[in-house]
Amino acid sequence: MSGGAGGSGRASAERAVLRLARPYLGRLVGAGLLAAATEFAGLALMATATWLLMSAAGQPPLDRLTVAIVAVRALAIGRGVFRYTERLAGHDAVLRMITDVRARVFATLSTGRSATTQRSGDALSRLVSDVEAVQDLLLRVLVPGAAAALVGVLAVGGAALISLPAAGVLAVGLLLAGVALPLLATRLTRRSADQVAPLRGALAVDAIDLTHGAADLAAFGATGTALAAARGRAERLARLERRLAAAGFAVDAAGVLLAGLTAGAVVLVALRSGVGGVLVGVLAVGTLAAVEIALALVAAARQRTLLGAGLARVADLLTTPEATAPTATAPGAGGPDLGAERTGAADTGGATGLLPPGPGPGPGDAAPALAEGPHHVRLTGVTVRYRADAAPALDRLDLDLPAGRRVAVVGPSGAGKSTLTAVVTGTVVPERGRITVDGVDLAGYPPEQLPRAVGGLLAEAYVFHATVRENLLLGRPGATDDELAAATRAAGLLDWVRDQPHGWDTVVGEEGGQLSGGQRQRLALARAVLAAPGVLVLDEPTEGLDPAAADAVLASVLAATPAGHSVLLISHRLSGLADFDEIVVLDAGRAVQRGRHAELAAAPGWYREQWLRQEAAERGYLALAP
Ligand SMILES: Nc1ncnc2c1ncn2[C@@H]1O[C@H](COP(=O)(O)OP(=O)(O)OP(=O)(O)O)[C@@H](O)[C@H]1O
Repeated sequence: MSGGAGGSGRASAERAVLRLARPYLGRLVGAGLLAAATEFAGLALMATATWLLMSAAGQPPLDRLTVAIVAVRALAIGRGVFRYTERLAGHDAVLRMITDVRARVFATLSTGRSATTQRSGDALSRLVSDVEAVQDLLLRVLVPGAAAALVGVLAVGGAALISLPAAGVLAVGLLLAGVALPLLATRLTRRSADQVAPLRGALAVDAIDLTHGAADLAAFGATGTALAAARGRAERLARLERRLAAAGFAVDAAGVLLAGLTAGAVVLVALRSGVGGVLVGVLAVGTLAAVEIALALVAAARQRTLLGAGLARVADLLTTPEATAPTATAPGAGGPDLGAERTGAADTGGATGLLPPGPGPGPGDAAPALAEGPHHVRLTGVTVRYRADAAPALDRLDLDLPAGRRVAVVGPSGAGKSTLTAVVTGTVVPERGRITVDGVDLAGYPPEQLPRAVGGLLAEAYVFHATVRENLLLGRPGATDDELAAATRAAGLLDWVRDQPHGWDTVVGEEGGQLSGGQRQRLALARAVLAAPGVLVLDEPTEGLDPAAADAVLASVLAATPAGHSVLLISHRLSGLADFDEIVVLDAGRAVQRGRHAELAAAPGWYREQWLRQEAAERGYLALAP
């Protein structure tokens, strides 16, 4: 990741972000000109009003003042109109651009391609506050900065019409206010500002850990330590922010002093060069107004310093290579289903709206499109290693999954089963070997199309703080009520939904917190069944269900899978596998046994041992069950 500290890193991050502004350049330039017009109207208003007041004191005939009176009114009204249209144009351009940036950042997060986004707090802060840094860079740095520079030049030009030496003094004052002071402000605040953004990110992660992990922290008696660490970070952040504020006030005070000194110097020089009294007054007030406008560059510079780290983090995501090293799916991204459209179903009771589709930078426009329906997935010699010095999580694995075939993968904990699902869904890129879908390299497909072809229920499926209907529609936007009912019935959740007062519109709570563990699992499973990808991946689909329910649910889910669709089941339970075409036993990433259930249950090895052990345990469980 490009660090936020270095000037060149900062500049390249800004360039990466600003490249996205190109389509809106016209609107942004328009907003900049309107901002300049606003400031210039303010400056001209002060100068004209001063001329009017001072001239009126000499009681000249009214017709000599008419133009100035009209000009004052026009400038006052014009300034308001310019300000309004500038805000409208600037925000319009920036909000359009921000939508693009958010979509891209989200696309990168949801495809799990960024190796640096493993934490949900971090991902959340990137999607929200870091992306706002892009908005601030344009609206609070570039547009006002450019406007102030332009008005400064115009002010010096205007002063030169009255007195050249006075214009020279004004130019020096403006350079000090608009260049030297901003540089000083940047120098004074950079070090603290570089520490503020990571600290804020750490506090966002603390907040999530302390709330989501509260029960576990309490269970291990670690609440006090975790709170103390978070408090320590919060206090450090407060100290830094106080320091930043103090430096800011000192620079602001220097700015006010500079405005007064410049105005005084302009008056002296103008008087010496014989400028008349009224015009000296105009120069003095105009100078005060012009320096104040130039001081906006101090605020812009300060803002720019604060934005550095956030911009670097966004740029890091925007420039993440398509697929490089093995990466885990970003937690909370909810797996591939999140490409679904916002459903707009009934009131979610304060629930999060589900996320919009991200355009997802595909590997190339020429990539083949993945149609709905059956697909043929094949793995040849696939090796995955999470770290260079670690043993492979998958070791030269071959797997053939033609249309309609059902393969179960079993094996001890850590054998590589979930890694296999990550590989076939494209979230982990193997170090060696090939994965093809219909004969074409998996990496050749646009990432946003893959979930429709290869997907389903992945490890730790996420249930959103939304209604049952919205959670389900994520799998297949636009599904009918009958389809919802069929998928929910297959997962054994339909009776529960029908018993709820709000039925499909029942809000399930944050992370499905208002459901039991089994209901949450069934809801996630129903979503996978509804999605009906051509290759249905089921990673421990019956986790958390009792043995009898597990067998029934697995059977009904398999029965609900459309003909021709293949199934890749990851399971630690060995019952219900009798009808599978192939069972692969993984151990340390290698396929150590392959065959159908009857063959494996008869042959000596891990499968037979495990099968006998589970049979005995479940017979005991069933005997004890009421
Ligand atoms: N994101 C990761 N980073 C580093 N190592 C990982 C990561 N995910 C898995 N591993 C390692 O890869 C190996 C295979 O893990 P994997 O989760 O695929 O096993 P599994 O068979 O699904 O295990 P379980 O049945 O316990 O879920 C393990 O040794 C694990 O420690």
